[in-house]
Formats: sequence, structure tokens, C-alpha cells
Amino acid sequence: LLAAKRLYHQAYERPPNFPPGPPRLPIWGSYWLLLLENYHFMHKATLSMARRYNTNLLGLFLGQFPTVVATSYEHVRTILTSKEFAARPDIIQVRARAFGERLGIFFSDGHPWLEQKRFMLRNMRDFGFGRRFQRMEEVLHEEVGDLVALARGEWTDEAAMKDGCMKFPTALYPSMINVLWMMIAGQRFPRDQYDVLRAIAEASNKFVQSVDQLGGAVAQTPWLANIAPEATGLPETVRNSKHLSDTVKNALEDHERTYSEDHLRDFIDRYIQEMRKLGTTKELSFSDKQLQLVAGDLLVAAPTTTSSTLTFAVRALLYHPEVQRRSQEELDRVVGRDRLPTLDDRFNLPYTEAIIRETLRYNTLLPLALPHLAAEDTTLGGYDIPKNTIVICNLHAVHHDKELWGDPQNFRPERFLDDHGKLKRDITLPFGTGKRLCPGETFSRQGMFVVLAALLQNFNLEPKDRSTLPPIDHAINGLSLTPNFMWVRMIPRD
Ligand code: HEM
Repeated sequence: LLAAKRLYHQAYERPPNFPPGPPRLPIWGSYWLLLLENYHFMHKATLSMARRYNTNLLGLFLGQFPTVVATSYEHVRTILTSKEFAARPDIIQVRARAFGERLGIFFSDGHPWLEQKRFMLRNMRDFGFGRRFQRMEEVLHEEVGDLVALARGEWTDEAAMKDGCMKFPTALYPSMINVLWMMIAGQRFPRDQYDVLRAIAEASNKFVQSVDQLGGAVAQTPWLANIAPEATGLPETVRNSKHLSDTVKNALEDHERTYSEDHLRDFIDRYIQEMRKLGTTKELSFSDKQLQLVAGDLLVAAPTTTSSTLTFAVRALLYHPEVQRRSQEELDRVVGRDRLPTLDDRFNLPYTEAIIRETLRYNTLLPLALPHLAAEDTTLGGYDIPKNTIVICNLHAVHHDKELWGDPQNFRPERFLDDHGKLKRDITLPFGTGKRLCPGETFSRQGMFVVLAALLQNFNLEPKDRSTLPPIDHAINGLSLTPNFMWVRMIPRD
């Protein structure tokens, strides 16, 4: 009786003035109930649970950790723009993949995170990351030209193009990884090394799919990793993260052999320069291992973000040929057919841009962003949030809020245009905002625009087989959502 009383007490015990939500059950806390709510997708589970408790700030427990999930635009924005919420939880996967430390950008916080993020942004920018830069645009242009030529059958790559059909997202990996790798390591993978590049894409996809958006059971009960390691997904996370950090490590070793202070070729050279400048006297945070994780974080994002979002866009166009036609009319009018679209055309192609915005809204790639953490006792929406509470922003909920969008369930790019066909102010938050804003936003928007515009300019896209086309909102769960592979018939427009 005493034990039952204790369990009951624990189930309903909450920090004072904490947001409403489900009880805390033994071991995994409220996570059991989230799994019951929606076993596959935590963004859907937390949203429907918030609705049931009639709140847009849901308070629950992930294992023993108090957790708050925000589902309204107002709370999500407040969290993302407040420095109190800029930390990250220190879950088992974070250190397991980073030599027992908190390295890289995604999952670190405090001074090392800020120092590395700033250094990365400042130096990657000089090679074209996050701004207009001629050399980067030339490389992007060449990669897109290659993709169009592949779809036209001017060269062969059976893994990506067969019988007039292109495999998505596989066919997109080279362009997205190569442009980024050019900035990081000064190199592109040529066609005869596409197997290396596809292995990077595979490791990246497996990495994001091995981690649930809330960390999963192993984040709450790390001892599971000793009892049934493979079942927790932890070894898979570590293996695939290592593939990426090893790729950077090999590039670093090559760079160190050929390094010259007078000619800094890329981000890795800049990083070597910084390490040599600081020597071993500085306790923070520049080291070979740190570089492996910082550049590894960028590398993991190259195939799993832009290629996935473009695949979601193409899939939506297969369901909505009228959207395809309207973008093609715009492209014919503004660019014509004699040259490929470039970033200079972007401003004059609002409808094509709106397709990308609508895709980022409709198929929110990181539906719960990445988990934040309250670094101090604070308040939110009139509730008290104790230090070390995990704070989750349900971006999917914001992007599907009827009050904001009217008909969020429909894929409708024109919602981003005003009566004159010009782009309206964009209130979506697919890349987050504030201090944790995704550093890849500009790079991604540029790359996705140029690729999508080139494909639509040159081809009518049709499903190879409508009966096997995945549903328009389908995705594989993980840290970010991944589309299923699909074959798309590329019918030349000329
Ligand atoms: C469609 C493309 C992309 C989307 C929708 C996206 C979205 C996001 C989101 C929602 C976050 C979390 C923000 C938060 O926790 O508040 C994030 C973080 C991050 N993204 Fe992206 N991302 C994309 C592409 C990229 C690319 C291409 C890169 C790098 C090459 C990248 C690198 C990062 C990094 C390093 C972080 C961690 C930032 C931090 O913790 O300070 N992302 N991204």
C-alpha cells in the first residue's frame, strides 16, 4: 500500500507552478504516454497531448527530467530568442559520439559552443557559406549542370538515374555535399568517387534516424545501453557519427601534410592556423577532436537537410502538377530555356521561392527543432521553469496552426505571396531563430532554390509509378525527418 501511495504521489508531483500535462510513471516518466499517443512521431504525440490538456505549454517528465513542450508561435519564439533557453541537454548520445566530451555545435553549449559556432561562421563565410560568393556559386552552378545533364541521359550513374527516372534524394547528394565539402576541405568528390560521397550520405541518414527527436529511451535511462546496446540505437549513432568525424580526420591529416600559412585554402586550413596560434596554452576549445565534430556536424547536415527538403518539394509537386506548371511559366518568363537559373534570378522568381517556403512549412524538417535546456530558473507564459528543464519547440505545431494558416493541411505555395504576386513577410521558423539559429539557413535556401529551379525549368516531373508514391506527408522519424526514396520520371520539356 505504501509503495502504491508513493508511486501515486510521484506520478502527480510536479515542480511548483509547472505547466499542466500527463503524470510521471516509473522509469520513463511521461514518455510511456507519449509513445501511446503516437509511437512514431514525438511532434505529433506532444501536439495531440497538448490539445488534450488544453494548453500550449505542456509540462511532462522524460524519465526524471522535467520537460516543457511549446506548441504556440508566441511561446516558441520566446524560447528561441531568450538566452536562458539557449543551452542543450547533456544526453548520453552527445558524449558517446564525441570522445566522452561535449564537442561540435549541435549538442554543445556555453562558451565552447559560442566560440566554435562564431569561428565556424566567420571563417566558412569567407568561402561562401551563408552569403553570395562567386566561387561557391560557380561550383553550385556546375553541380546543378551535372544533375540536369544526368537527367538528360548525357552521362550515366545507375544508382541515381535509370530508364528516364531519377532516384530522390540519392541523385541530389553529390551537389549538396560537394558544395559544402569544397568550403570545408577545398575538394569535390568527382564522379568516380561517388561511392565515398554516398557512404557519407548513408552514414548521415543513419545517424539522424538513430536518434529520436526527444533523445529516445536511452537518453532517459542510459543504463539500457549496457543491457541491450543495439536495441537502444546508441551504437548505430556512434558508428555513423564516427564515419563522418573520420572523414574529417583524414582530410585534416592530408591538410597538415600540405599546410602553408601563406595560402589558406579552406576551413580546415583556417582551423589548423587557429590551433597553431593558440598552441596548447589555451584550455578551450580548439583541437583536432573539436574540428572533427564541428565539421562533422556540417557534413551530417549536407545530405540530410537540403536533399531531404528538396525531395519533399518534388514529392509535393508530383501530387500538385498545377504548382509545377505555375512555377514553369514563371521560369520560362523570367529565365527562358537558354541558360540555367542562378541566384541572381531568385528575387524575380517569387512563386518558385514560395514552393520552397511551403515545403519547409508543410514538411517541417526538424519538427521539434533540437532540444533546448533552461540554463537557470526562469518563467515562461506565467509558469515557473526550473533550471535544467528540457525545453522543446514544436515547430511542426506552429507550422500547422489553423489560426495562423487557415488551411495548414493543404500544400499551397501562394499563401506566401501577396495580391501582387510578391513574397510576403515569412513568419515560419523552419531553421529556428535567435542564438541557436541554424547556421546553414542561407546556404540551404540558396542551394535548394537553384536545384529546384533548374529541375523545373528543364523537366516535367511525374511519378514513375503512382501506386508506390509515398503519401505527401510521409517521413522516416529521427532527429530530422527523412523522406522515403522515390523514382521520378524526368520528361524533358524541349
Ligand atoms: C533545409 C535545411 C535545414 C533546415 C530546415 C535546418 C533546420 C535547423 C533547425 C530547426 C535547427 C535547430 C535550431 C534550434 O535548436 O533552435 C538547426 C540547427 C543547426 N543546423 Fe540546420 N537546418 C538545415 C540545414 C543545415 C545545413 C545545410 C547545415 C550545415 C551545413 C546546418 C547546420 C546546423 C547546425 C550546425 C545547427 C546547430 C546550431 C546550434 O546549435 O547553435 N543546417 N537547423
